[in-house]
Amino acid sequence: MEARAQMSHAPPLKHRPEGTYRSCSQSLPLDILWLPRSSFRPAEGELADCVLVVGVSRPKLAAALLSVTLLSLFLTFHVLYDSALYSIQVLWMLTAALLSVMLLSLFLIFDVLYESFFYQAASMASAASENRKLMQNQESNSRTINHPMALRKRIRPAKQPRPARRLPQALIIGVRKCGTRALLEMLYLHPMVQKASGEVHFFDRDENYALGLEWYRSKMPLSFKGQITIEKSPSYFVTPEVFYYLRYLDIDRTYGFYSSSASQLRAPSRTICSRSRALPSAPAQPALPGHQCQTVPVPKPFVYLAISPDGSIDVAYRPIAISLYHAYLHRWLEVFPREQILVVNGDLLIEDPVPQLRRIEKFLGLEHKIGRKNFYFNETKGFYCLRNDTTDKCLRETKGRKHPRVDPAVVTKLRKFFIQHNQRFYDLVGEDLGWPED
Ligand SMILES: Nc1ncnc2c1ncn2[C@@H]1O[C@H](COP(=O)(O)OS(=O)(=O)O)[C@@H](OP(=O)(O)O)[C@H]1O
Repeated sequence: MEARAQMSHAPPLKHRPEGTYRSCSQSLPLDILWLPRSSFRPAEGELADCVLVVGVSRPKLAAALLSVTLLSLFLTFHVLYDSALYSIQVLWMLTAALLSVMLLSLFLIFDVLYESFFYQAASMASAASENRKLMQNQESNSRTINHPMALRKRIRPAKQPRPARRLPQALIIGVRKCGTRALLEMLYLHPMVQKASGEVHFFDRDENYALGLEWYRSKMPLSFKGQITIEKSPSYFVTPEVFYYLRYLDIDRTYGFYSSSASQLRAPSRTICSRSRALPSAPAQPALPGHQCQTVPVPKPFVYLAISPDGSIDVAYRPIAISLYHAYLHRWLEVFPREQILVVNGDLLIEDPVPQLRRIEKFLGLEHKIGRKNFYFNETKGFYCLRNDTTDKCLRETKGRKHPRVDPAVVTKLRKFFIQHNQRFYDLVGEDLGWPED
């Protein structure tokens, strides 16, 4: 992660306060320009700190050189005529000198034109670039002052950066139903992040793993060098085979981890999903007038799934089992150093995404880009929705659903049960996540 390029924290040029070269310029008849000293070194220059630059713009330089060429041509013919007429030896030498001046001027004219041409070609190429995000980044890193007088290095036509499919450098490994999709979509607001669109399940499904790394890579989005590719498959967190596979892989091991106490109390909605598949022969609901008859399974109430007849919590019930985070995290910690795993509290991400995203940007070595401007609270949905320069977007209706009411006594019982398990988890991560205890 340290090897990842560090980006400048200076504001992009277009957002800088007044005080660029314009505020330094003097209205003089000559081509004289005062540039801020900061334009000659990395961003942190005092804006009042100016440097005098005297120069000639490219068109004027070309015109001056052309005049010298024409004058030399005229003089050459004149001298040649005189030397032929009077056979004076010294005039031949003068002719040679004039010819040299003319050739030099011609050479300089071509050089100036060549440079202008390629400068324009490079600008056009970058304007037409498909990679909007990368361009934003390049713009923010740019220190170029766009003025014909500004000193520029000779710019050859920029080699267009080539996108490629890259293996992920960060994974969101879980926990299911804790906002993993929300987190991935939020991170994707960052111009240096690319996301795999679906859950790839490479490390947790044998049939996918057997297809090999190239298959895994083919499932990744196109990205530019320096961008981070992220994939989320929440079942990685709980699948033991993941460790077997990850241990022998030679990929950049920088992994994100996402967790929340909420999965424990969101279990009812999950139950409804799984029961609808588990009980295909459940009794059908009466058809609504004007609607096609559908088989709608009646879910078993959550309380009967989570609590055994003897009153104990049923740890074999999957939503309960996967909420024993310490049981899985300790396996991850056997493979990855603690500092390669970031624990994000899903409840906090729901309440206020920006501070959590700041932490994640820092963890991934990214410049802070995602801010309040990228979110608005949707009262109807009851969640934050996402916004960038072009679109507004809420997560689909399958995310952020209305949950059935659970008897408060059951909630209290579950919370009590989880106190010791959460504590073991806090001990492992070295942080108290403050999940409710009653
Ligand atoms: N901004 C925003 N909008 C909508 N939903 C949000 C958001 N942030 C977090 N969440 C919570 O994400 C829960 C779904 O979690 P996952 O995406 O991890 O589900 S899944 O495991 O991939 O099926 C989803 O759970 P449900 O409420 O049960 O649908 C939400 O509680």
